[in-house]
Amino acid sequence: MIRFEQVGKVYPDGTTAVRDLSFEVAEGELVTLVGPSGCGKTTTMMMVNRLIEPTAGRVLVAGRDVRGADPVLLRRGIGYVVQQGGLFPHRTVLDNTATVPALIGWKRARARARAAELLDLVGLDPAVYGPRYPAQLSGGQRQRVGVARALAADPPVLLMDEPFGAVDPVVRERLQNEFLRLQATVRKTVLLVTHDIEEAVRMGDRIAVYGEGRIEQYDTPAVVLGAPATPYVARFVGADRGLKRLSVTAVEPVDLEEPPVARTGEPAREAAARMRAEGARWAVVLSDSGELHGWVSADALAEAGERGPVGGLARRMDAWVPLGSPLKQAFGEMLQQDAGWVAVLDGARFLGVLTPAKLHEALRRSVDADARGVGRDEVDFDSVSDA
Ligand SMILES: Nc1ncnc2c1ncn2[C@@H]1O[C@H](COP(=O)(O)OP(=O)(O)OP(=O)(O)O)[C@@H](O)[C@H]1O
Repeated sequence: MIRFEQVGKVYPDGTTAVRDLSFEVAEGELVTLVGPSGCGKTTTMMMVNRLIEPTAGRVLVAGRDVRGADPVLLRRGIGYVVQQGGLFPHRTVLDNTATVPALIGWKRARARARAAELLDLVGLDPAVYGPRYPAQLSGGQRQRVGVARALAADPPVLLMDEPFGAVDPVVRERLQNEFLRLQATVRKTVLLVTHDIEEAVRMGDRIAVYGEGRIEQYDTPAVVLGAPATPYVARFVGADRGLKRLSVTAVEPVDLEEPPVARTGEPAREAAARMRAEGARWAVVLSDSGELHGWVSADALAEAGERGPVGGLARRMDAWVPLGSPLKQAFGEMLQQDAGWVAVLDGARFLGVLTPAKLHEALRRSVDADARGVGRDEVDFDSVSDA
């Protein structure tokens, strides 16, 4: 969808911003450009919508050299989100969001209806926020409006320059997650510039790690963390990359253990006898259709004696994650709920539990798989066992 072919940019004063860039962003993929200040990320991005022209090579969007395109028409197909949202201060949030549809000649009512729909999509009630001015919003809200505005004309490509840069870390993480959810439905082709490796790892289907004016590695977050291509990349992603891998490795069915199980309708006495025989101190309580109901301890069953079915004695299970969640989320739940394991669900269906030992195995499995995938044997297991 976006293709860089040996692209270089030397500014008129002789500064070489980037050289020999060649990479491709597939349709519907989110690629993060990450690197220290001044390494050429913004220059790279602005060559896509022709705010900057390359001095070597060419940039193709949907197979066409952008130099052959009318810049105005080109930019209509490319949403652009900048830090702080880049909103017009004297226009309401609704009008800001409707800017591009209005520019391309939509009737006012249709443009505004579309803007309201988009505000809703980014989590802002159009009735509440639509009439406000940018100064009457929080930083996070302004950035949401920036995203809504960029998406308003439904462009296939989105360029985002430090879109979550101006907010505190908590809001930032929330905006990142919201955007990922949104991206899962709108599937734009996205280039996102950041200097934050955590953000690059969390957001990117692929990451381009920039050194000075060039890409040092272009690959999936898992491979960049598991097998950095150069010592520079290894330094840049940091010594704690084993920990970072927790964010990019998903919980899979093979990671799960089968704990002792009791059924909601089962008599407490039978469940207690079975757990005693198995030496189990607790059991997961499931409904007949296999949905998670909670958990029960052997002690609670013993105290209840003969009475009642298991269902009434079960406690709620708060430590659970959906299948496919990052290991980091599972680990977070374990810590937050002070639990020795977390349940893993597929929808409402209980699949098994993830224990700390299995979590560690899963982490190793993902490092091994990547090491095989890229034919490297220099994977640093020390950083993994630290996690
Ligand atoms: N108009 C210009 N004229 C001359 N040099 C420029 C110009 N714009 C950018 N540069 C230089 O080009 C290099 C790359 O800049 P660029 O803005 O692409 O980096 P960046 O990685 O986006 O940095 P940051 O994270 O600080 O925004 C820098 O050395 C910068 O000083």
